[in-house]
Amino acid sequence: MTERLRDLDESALLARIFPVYAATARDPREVPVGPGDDAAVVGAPGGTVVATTDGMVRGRDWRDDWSSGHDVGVKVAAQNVADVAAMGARPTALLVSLVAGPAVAVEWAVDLARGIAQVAGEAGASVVGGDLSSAPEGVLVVTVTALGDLGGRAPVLRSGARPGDVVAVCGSLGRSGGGLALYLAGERPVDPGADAAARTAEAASLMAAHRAPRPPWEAGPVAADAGATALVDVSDGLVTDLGRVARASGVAIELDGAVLRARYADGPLSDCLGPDEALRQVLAGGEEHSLVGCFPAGTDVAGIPGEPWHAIGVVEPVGAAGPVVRVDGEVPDVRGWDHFAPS
Ligand SMILES: Nc1ncnc2c1ncn2[C@@H]1O[C@H](COP(=O)(O)OP(=O)(O)OP(=O)(O)O)[C@@H](O)[C@H]1O
Ligand SMILES: Cc1ncc(C[n+]2csc(CCOP(=O)(O)O)c2C)c(N)n1
Ligand SMILES: [Mg+2]
Repeated sequence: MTERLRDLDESALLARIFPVYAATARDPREVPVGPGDDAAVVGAPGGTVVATTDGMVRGRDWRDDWSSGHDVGVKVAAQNVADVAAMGARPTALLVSLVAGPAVAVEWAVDLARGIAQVAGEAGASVVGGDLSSAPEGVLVVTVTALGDLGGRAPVLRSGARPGDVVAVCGSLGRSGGGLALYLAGERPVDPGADAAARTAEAASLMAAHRAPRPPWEAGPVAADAGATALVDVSDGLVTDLGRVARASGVAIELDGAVLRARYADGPLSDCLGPDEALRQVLAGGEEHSLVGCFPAGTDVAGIPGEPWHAIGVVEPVGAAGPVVRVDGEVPDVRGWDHFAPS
């Protein structure tokens, strides 16, 4: 019989979760006090703390028939780590709040912890604590808070883009949104055996990217060191998130449609979604958590070490139309994600 949260008490649940997070424990000089006390104590070698939080809600941010607890753990941790990276920092510690109805399976909660621990381990952060709260039947909310360290760098803000800067992407575009579109169209991932059709394998890979993204968070500090003037992760869609950079910086941003089609939309994404929907996902698909940066004119973005960066556009002076994002001179007719006005 499935063991449910209502079958044990808080300390028994924590006794199942703590060992999972113990695997992420860092050197005591980095995390002098981990989980178990009233609060954790985390080092800040660079002298400041980068702090961000982002949560996921069952039914709004994932569906149980699509995603496992592990998938949700990977995604909620990854989106927080990407926000730390988008400041030019590396993550040091994560805190996890779990608000759950009594019928949630204990194994789901432990699997969630495993997913979070996986990302924490890969990103070099410790899970240092969190919170448990019960909720009415059916409610399930997971919120992660991430702390990060700039290592003495200046934070890379959304407001630093300047006319002439090169706009470049590190990581994929449109894949998570493409996977979501396939799920919403009723497709289910098929385990791609050796003889599976290429489209079957690609569709499964897009759906996996939607469930459990692996954004290139290591590239955040690297971009800062390469002189990035502005940096953001793609959470709500490329055009929406670059629109935030444009507004904060008081600039316009011009993207190259041919480059976006050739590098990100053509090929597997188009094969799965068709060319128009593929380009729409590249421009507006959310939850990719790839990094988009602006770099001073003349920066050889292809020469930035580590995960590759690809130029997709340029920053221009703001014009009569205001701080807009254009593709080939036109403001594209696409809408990114908005929690209170979902597209
Ligand atoms: N409820 C809130 N109270 C205070 N500040 C908030 C609240 N919600 C968001 N913010 C702040 O507003 C800014 C924008 O938040 P937002 O969640 O859009 O950031 P983001 O980087 O786009 O994250 P996401 O990856 O969730 O899209 C952030 O600085 C955030 O800390
Ligand atoms: C069931 C279901 N329906 C829709 C979506 C799509 N979705 C949810 S949040 C978000 C943007 C990022 O949010 P945030 O800004 O909070 O990080 C997107 C694109 C989903 N994942 N699951
Ligand atoms: Mg962000």
